[in-house]
Amino acid sequence: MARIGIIGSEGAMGQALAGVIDASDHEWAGGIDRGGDAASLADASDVLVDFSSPQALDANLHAAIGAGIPLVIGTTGLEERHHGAIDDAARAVAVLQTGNTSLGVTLLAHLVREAAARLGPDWDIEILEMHHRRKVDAPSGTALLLGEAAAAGRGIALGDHAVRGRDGCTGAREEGTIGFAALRGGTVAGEHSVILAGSEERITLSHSAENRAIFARGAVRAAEWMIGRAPGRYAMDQVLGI
Ligand SMILES: NC(=O)C1=CN([C@@H]2O[C@H](COP(=O)(O)OP(=O)(O)OC[C@H]3O[C@@H](n4cnc5c(N)ncnc54)[C@H](OP(=O)(O)O)[C@@H]3O)[C@@H](O)[C@H]2O)C=CC1
Ligand SMILES: O=C(O)C1=N[C@H](C(=O)O)C[C@H](O)C1
Repeated sequence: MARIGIIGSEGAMGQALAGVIDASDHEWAGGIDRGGDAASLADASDVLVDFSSPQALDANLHAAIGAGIPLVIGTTGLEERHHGAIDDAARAVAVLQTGNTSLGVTLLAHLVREAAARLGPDWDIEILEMHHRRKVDAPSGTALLLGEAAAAGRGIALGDHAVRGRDGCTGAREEGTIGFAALRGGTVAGEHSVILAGSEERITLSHSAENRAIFARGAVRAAEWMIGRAPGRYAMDQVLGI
C-alpha cells in the first residue's frame, strides 16, 4: 500500500488517476492544482505523480527532493531546460518522466526504433497525432517520444532532424528528416501513427487510446515501481519490463 500524491488532481488525468487509485490497494495522499503547496503534499506522500503543467516542474522536483520521495512526471510540453532540471533532480531522488504511461505506446516505441534501424534513410518517417480540443502543447509528448525512438533507431539526434509542422512553400522533403503533424479536435484521448514511407510502399505503426484509464493505470504501476528506487532517471519500459 502506497500513499500517492497527485499534482494536477482536478484535471482530466488527475480524475482518471483518482479512479484507478480508489480501485487499488493504494491510498490517495491528497492532491494539488495551480497555487497548491507541493512540499506539503510530498510530506504526506510516499510518491508523487504529476499530470499538470511544465510551469509546475521546478516546485515539484524541489518538493520530491525535500521529502526524499520519488516523482513520476507525465506532464508534456517539456523543453530542454526542463529535461536538464529533471537530470539534476535525479541525482537526489528517483524520477520517471514519460510522454505516455500506457503499455501500448511503450511497446510501440520499441517497434518504431526497430523499424527505423532496419530501414534506410530513403524511408521517410512522419509522425501524425490527434488529440482533444483542450490540449495545449504540440507535438504531443508521445509524438516526441516516438520521434526519439525513430531517431535512436537511425543513430541520429532528433533535434537535428525534426521538422515540426509545414506551411507555405516549404520545398521538397529533405532526406533523413522526421516530420511531425498535429491535429486537434473533439474529445480524442490520443491517436498516434508513425508512417514509414518508402518508394511504392508504406508501413504505418499506430496506437489508439480509447480513454485515459490506460494512462492512469500505467502511472499507478510506475508509482508503485518507483518506491524504494535509488536516485536516478527511469523510463516506462523499465517499469513494464519490455
Ligand atoms: N504521460 C501521459 O501518459 C499523459 C500525459 N498527459 C499530460 O498531462 C498533463 C495534464 O493533462 P490533463 O489532465 O488532460 O490536463 P487538464 O488541463 O485537464 O489538467 C491539468 C491540471 O493541472 C493543474 N495545474 C496547472 N498548472 C499547475 C501548477 N502550476 N501546479 C499544479 N497544478 C497545476 C490544473 O489546475 P488549474 O485548472 O487550476 O490550472 C489542472 O487541474 C498534460 O501535460 C498532458 O499532456 C495527459 C495524459 C497522459
Ligand atoms: O494531453 C493529453 O490528453 C495527452 N497527452 C500525452 C501526450 O502529449 O502525448 C499523452 C496522451 O497522448 C494524452
